[in-house]
Amino acid sequence: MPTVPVASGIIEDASGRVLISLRPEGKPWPGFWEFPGGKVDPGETPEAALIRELWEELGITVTAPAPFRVLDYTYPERTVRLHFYRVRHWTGSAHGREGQEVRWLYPWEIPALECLPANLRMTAALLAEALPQPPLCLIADPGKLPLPDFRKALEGAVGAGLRWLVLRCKTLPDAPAAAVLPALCAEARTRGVQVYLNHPDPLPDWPRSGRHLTQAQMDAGVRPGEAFGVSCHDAEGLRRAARAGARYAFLSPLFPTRSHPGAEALGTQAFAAMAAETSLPLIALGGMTTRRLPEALAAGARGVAVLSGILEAEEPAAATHAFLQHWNG
Ligand SMILES: Nc1nc2c([nH]c(=O)n2[C@H]2C[C@H](O)[C@@H](COP(=O)(O)OP(=O)(O)OP(=O)(O)O)O2)c(=O)[nH]1
Ligand SMILES: [Mg+2]
Repeated sequence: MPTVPVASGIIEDASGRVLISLRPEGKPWPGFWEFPGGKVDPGETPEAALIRELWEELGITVTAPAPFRVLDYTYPERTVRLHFYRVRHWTGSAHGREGQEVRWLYPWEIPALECLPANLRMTAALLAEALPQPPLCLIADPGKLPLPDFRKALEGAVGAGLRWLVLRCKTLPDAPAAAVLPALCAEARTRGVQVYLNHPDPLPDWPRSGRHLTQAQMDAGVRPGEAFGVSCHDAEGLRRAARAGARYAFLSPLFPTRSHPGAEALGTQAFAAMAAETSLPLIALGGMTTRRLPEALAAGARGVAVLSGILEAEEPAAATHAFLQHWNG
């Protein structure tokens, strides 16, 4: 079966929304959403095909499309080589010129719709771009350490370059902690850290960048009206998190971990299989060490999350630095 070259455009407006369109009856995969585009004609370059298709399908004239990803995907009826471009400059007003429905959506809104399966990874790539950089997340539980030590560990990690914190409290913090933690969140944020709150209550007054939910909270119907991520443990959890509008998912435990000695680790193979089938950027969690970090990324993780490896380290700053070396060199 010859491979069919296809060019499609991720058209992005100034607010970061992208345009998706509904495949009409009479084509393969009717009723599925796609990034507009189509087959490259013989003798045509993918870029020329993109420009032609976006005129034919949307009535816009595109300038300077930027190559984004090339990916092969095998459908039952054919194998396609998809040339995805980022499109930020065009003239004309995009509309379904062939009668098809089009929508402008934020990337995290896309998985609620039925999309072409080849495109899941493109949505994951778009969402991954918005993750804190470097994508090392510290999961910090203030119940694990005396408050002054907790504060010192956090300061050390942030000083070493940490930019992503999930503050995990299983219960309401006691009065001294409740008096201190919101200020810690605020301070971290002024230092460029994205802070996600993982707590049974929404804690509306606490400074934060978003919330982090357990799979159980998500399954119970919690839908924060703000950015959120979810802790997932299997493919079904990932599907539900994606449909619910999550920006990222933790997937755990990748490796055996002391904190959950009974839990069976997923291993890199199962992790990679789930990474290939989800529209969410996956953050690997569980038994993470600096030595294993490259394995996690090779399995499709877009980042890693660490608990005790930093918070309970002799030197949290040095431990953070060691993890960040992977990205900072
Ligand atoms: N346009 C588009 N096609 C995609 C995407 N993802 C993906 O797997 N495909 C697949 C679906 C189809 O098998 C193939 C595109 O073929 P098509 O039938 O839409 O091509 P076309 O627009 O040139 O349509 P036609 O003129 O042949 O009717 O690529 C995507 O995001 N956009
Ligand atoms: Mg098309």
